[in-house]
Amino acid sequence: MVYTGGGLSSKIPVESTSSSSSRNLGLVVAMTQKHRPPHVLTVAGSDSGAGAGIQADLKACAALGVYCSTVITAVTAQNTVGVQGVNAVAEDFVEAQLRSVLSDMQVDVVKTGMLPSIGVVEILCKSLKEFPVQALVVDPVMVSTSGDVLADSSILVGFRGELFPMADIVTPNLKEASALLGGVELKTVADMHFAAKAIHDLGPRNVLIKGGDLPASLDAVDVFFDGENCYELRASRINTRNTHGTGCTLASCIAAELAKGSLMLPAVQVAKRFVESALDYSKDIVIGSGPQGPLDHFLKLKSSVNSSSRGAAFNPSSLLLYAVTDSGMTKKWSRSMTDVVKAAIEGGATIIQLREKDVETREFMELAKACGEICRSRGIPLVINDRIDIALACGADGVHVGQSDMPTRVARALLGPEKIIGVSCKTVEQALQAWADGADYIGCGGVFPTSTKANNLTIGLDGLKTVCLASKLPVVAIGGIGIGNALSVMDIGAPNLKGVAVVSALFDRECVSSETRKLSDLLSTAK
Ligand SMILES: Cc1ncc(COP(=O)(O)OP(=O)(O)O)c(N)n1
Ligand SMILES: Cc1ncsc1CCOP(=O)(O)O
Ligand SMILES: [Mg+2]
Repeated sequence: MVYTGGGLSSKIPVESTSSSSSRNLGLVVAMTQKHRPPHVLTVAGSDSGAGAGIQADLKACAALGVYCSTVITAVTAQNTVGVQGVNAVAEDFVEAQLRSVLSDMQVDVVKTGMLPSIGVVEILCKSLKEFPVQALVVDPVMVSTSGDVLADSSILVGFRGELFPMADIVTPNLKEASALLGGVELKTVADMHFAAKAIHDLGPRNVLIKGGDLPASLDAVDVFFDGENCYELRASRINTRNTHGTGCTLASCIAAELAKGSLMLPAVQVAKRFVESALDYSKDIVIGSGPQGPLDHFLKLKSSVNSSSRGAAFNPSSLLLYAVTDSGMTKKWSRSMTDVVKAAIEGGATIIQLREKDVETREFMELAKACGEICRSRGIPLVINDRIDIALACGADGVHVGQSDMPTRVARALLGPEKIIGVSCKTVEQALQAWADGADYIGCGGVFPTSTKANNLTIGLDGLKTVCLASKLPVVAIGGIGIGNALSVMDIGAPNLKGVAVVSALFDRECVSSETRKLSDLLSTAK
């Protein structure tokens, strides 16, 4: 046993690592090999109000299905009003906790939050050298959201000198980034680009500057720099008092995704989307009487409770046979929109888009509602072309917008984090922008010439492949596609090409359901 002195920890006995029973080791190893979950170790402070700190980290990791162990660096007395007290855990006891976890458990990723002193930073760096992990996520916590100081200023020396060079990513907010750079003013997105690059020079492999405190704008903008490229990552700004713990949650989500094997940029994207969804779900909860309430991490549980009003998360495999309606064709064959939607689904369409260019708003809304019921009852997502207002009014699953329609990030701000947004793209630049702006998929084309959309530039299979290979989002090909060429499209050799979007080959035909069935059968043979 090891007994430590000082502070809250003084009476807690700790099992010494050297006393691990070698008798049990074989059993433990066998068990961990069979069922070892991804594992994040958080090294952070406790928040008695459970909005931030260790408590937020535990909840975020649990929500993302990742095991989370904890090294507590400080105990804070804290609530929605502010921080009433801080009791730093004795440094040798922080070291003991680190040793206990790292020497025994196979930790994939270490995430740091409140590190109250330079001594703790030094101990952490020493421990990580002794017990290396796959990735280190550093949230350089210095001041709480209520403005209370959580680390003394000497910590900056420890961050710059030792911890940052070991970090895979650091995630400062604007105030922290400013402190790390000697007090430089950061007020604009351009300043954030500068700060990301300057902090990258301190040694971390990636930097995410969180712009939540930028003067009010429609979007919450973060800037991510990986040493080569700077990306602006946008999310809709959610109007709520319940933002306490978002920084800890974001960093823990990044760590959790890395522990699952994700690359850095996708991990950051997933983390941002998680925080945005959690804020949205938590915006009206009332916990405490102070100015900053906690967010609720277990939105998944809530979304299953509310599943009648919210669709399931977007699944890219639903792009396989994407049926796009056309009011001209529907009229030409004297059919109703609801009948063609039913027929397409019966034939195997996996997603429906209502693309109705010449229907009055009132009629479009009624038809969209009726088609929504048909799609919902059959488990098929319904997307509305161009019209965000119609999508909102009829409770559709999402929208599809083109380059001259509502900008993607405005659509995202209006629709919230969970609706599907597809964006038409012909170029790599457009595809990367769609991803950065929060789209879920891109529609790429026209691949072949078509008379369905006038004056539409054709990009061919080569253009499609170029965009697919660069896109970070799943892709559906569109334009002149039908039974005769669908397999040549699917065979271009791009894993993120998930399907074909088709208008005339389904809806300008004698029998919509049998044409859809033929194409569906053909696509099921694609590699
Ligand atoms: C899946 C899919 N991809 C592309 C488009 C084209 O959208 P857009 O460029 O906005 O042109 P219109 O369809 O509005 O004429 C699409 N609708 N669906
Ligand atoms: C909407 C659209 N966007 C690019 S091509 C196109 C039309 C596709 O129609 P079709 O499948 O009849 O060629
Ligand atoms: Mg459009």
